Amino acid sequence: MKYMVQMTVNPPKDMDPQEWQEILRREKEYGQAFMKNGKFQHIWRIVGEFANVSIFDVESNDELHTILAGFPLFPYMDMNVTALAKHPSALN
Ligand SMILES: O=C(O)CC1=CCC(=O)O1
Repeated sequence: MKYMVQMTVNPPKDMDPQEWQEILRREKEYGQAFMKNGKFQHIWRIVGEFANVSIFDVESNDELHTILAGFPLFPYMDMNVTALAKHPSALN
């Protein structure tokens, strides 16, 4: 099952900058583990925003929720999830 997820990051105003950098480091490591196993297929920066559009390929709503909730930035992001279906004009 494929999903498009838009994530918008809302950095806390009062966090120690080093702590924030450590969260960003862990975010990258966590996300790349799911990129390597094929569940996190694309991530694109939205130009001009601290936000991304991502494509996930997972088994269920529950699996997607578990992955999203595990992002270190989860407490600092707004997420919008859209389920995707095959388009009849798609070549593959
Ligand atoms: O868009 C960002 O920088 C936040 C983010 C979510 C998943 C990821 O890898 O980065």
